[in-house]
Amino acid sequence: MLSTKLFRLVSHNGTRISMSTGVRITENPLDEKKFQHYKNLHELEKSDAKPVGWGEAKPFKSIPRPKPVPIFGNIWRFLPKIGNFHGLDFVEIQKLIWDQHGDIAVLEGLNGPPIVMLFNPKYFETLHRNEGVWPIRRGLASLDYFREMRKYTYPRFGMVQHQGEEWFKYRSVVNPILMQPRNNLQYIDKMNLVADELVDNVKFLAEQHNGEMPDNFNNELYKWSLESVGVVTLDKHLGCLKRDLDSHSETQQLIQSVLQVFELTYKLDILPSMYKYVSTSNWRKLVKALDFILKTNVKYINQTLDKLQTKEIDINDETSSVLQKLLKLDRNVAVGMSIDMMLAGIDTTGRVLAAGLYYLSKNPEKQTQLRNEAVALLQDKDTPITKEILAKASYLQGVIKEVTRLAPIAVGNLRTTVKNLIFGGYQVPSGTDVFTCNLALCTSDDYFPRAKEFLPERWLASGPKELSHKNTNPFVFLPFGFGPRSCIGKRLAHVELQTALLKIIRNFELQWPHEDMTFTTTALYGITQPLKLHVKCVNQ
Ligand code: HEM
Repeated sequence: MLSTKLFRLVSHNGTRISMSTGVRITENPLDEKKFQHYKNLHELEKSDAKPVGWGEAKPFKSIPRPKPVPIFGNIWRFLPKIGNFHGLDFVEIQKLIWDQHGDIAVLEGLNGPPIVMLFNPKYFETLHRNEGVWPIRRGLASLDYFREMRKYTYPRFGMVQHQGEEWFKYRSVVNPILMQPRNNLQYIDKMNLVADELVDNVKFLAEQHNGEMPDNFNNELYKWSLESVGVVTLDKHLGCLKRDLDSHSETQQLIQSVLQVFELTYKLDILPSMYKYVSTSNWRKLVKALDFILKTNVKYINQTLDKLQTKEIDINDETSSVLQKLLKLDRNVAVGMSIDMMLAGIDTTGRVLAAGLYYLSKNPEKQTQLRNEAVALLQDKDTPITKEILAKASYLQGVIKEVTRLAPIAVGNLRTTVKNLIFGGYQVPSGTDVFTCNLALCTSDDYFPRAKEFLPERWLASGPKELSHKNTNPFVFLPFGFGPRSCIGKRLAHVELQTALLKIIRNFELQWPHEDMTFTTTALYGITQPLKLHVKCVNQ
């Protein structure tokens, strides 16, 4: 059952419900003039005009592509024995298409509409430079269905899913709060506490398992990312990293629900599924998981509202949390954003930390360089990390960039074009889905020298010139996307990752005595096997 307090937050028609906090709360703080300005720009950009050279460009239907067959489209390619995509990961499929068809190809006859796939940074640039002020990134259909089902209870569910005007209004409220480095660095003390708990748990697990991390260590990293997001969005230490966490506890259920959402949306939206016609068991599981996340978030937000009402916390305080700042502006956005941050901020950061620990354990020399930096900056193993320390940790920045080059969570970026465009001499009409295959290019020697190797120094101003990222078109490496639609949690993710990586490397030596890890694409990209790191405590 949903909390009855929920209805203090949002009414059925989405209008504001007054509360006696003594605080001015506006439903839509967006300046009308600013909104009209962007709306006009958007209308202007959405033109049917044909770009220069359109007449000479080849028609859309002549873009090279894996040929679909009647009825089965290209699905047959995934079948054993006959299909050339069988057993391949999505990134391997992209590389095959690139090899066979060149820098532009169409993938059609699968679950959704045709997708134009691009393999050239100049085309990426054309796409992003023409995406407009309200870029469209088609969301997952299953989440759209859910949003429709719950629209009266949660009118602002899912920024990721919104488009156009609705998206802009939502994002304009959140941008000044989440995209401000100052607001994210404000969490550094809390991030230190969360990272310390993770370090304690790694030490404990190493003692328990003869120095090897157990099979479920990946789960420990998800607990870390949920705890980190929780302190920001819910003003709450959820206690995810407590060692005796009961498998039926609310926190563990929250972690499982978030992970399930990713697994289920992949099954429902990317693999063939009948859920749009009949209520399948995966669809019912998705609704249950999302309802659980919503219910839990609303419960904690109501607790913050209670504190505001009793003046236990002051909403006008400069150092108030992201949740408090959002509540001050628009309560529906606060609810929606807390859920978005939970859906978008747990699996993502958890996966990148896992990949980072893997690459450091595989590359002892680079690990030593990072440790030297950590020892120079942190006098003791438990010295708290400050924003001044982070500003000096240049090798750490290089490590994070290199990890997101080799193991980004999104293998590319998706946009629906808002005008007619030409790529590589082919016409691509407005309204077409276009995907930039960034990871394929990031791991190609054509774009990064010794592209398969983990070389953080390529990102450093002091690094070898021949390796420098500056020789590469900047549109190749976009792990957080591009433009107004780029990741809103980017700065927060950086603070989380920097704090955890620096603390772990200051405390432990990591080794990887196993076969190379494989990475695969589901809804997100990342490691697939248990992260059974070998861990030794650092002496000094
Ligand atoms: C290392 C961790 C992360 C990576 C690599 C990452 C990457 C991305 C990417 C590639 C996009 C799509 C951007 C585009 O289409 O241009 C995105 C969108 C988004 N991310 Fe992240 N993300 C991370 C962490 C986070 C965190 C911690 C949060 C929440 C606090 C978050 C919230 C979002 C949201 C809400 C969107 C949708 C933005 C919109 O549609 O306007 N992400 N992220």
